[in-house]
Amino acid sequence: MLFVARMDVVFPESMTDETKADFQVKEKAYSADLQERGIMKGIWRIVGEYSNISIYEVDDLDFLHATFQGFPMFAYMNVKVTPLAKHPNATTDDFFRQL
Ligand SMILES: O=C(O)CC1=CCC(=O)O1
Repeated sequence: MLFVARMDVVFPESMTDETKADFQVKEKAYSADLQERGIMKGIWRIVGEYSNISIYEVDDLDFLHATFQGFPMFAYMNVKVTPLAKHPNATTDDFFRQL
């Protein structure tokens, strides 16, 4: 099953730039691992915001929740998840394989 997530990052104002940079390094590594394992199918920055749209392919909602909880920045993100179903007008069943 496919899910799209919007993640809005909100760091506390008191957080130092060094701590933010450390979170970003850890987040990048965790995200890369999810992409290499085919769990995260892609991620895009929302223009002008410290937010992203990312797509996940998983069969288990508890696993998806655990995946989100594993993000180093999870405590500083608002995550909204939307399940995706096939659209009758889609010209392919496998959008990601055609990329
Ligand atoms: O959008 C960001 O920079 C935060 C983030 C969440 C998952 C990811 O890879 O980055």
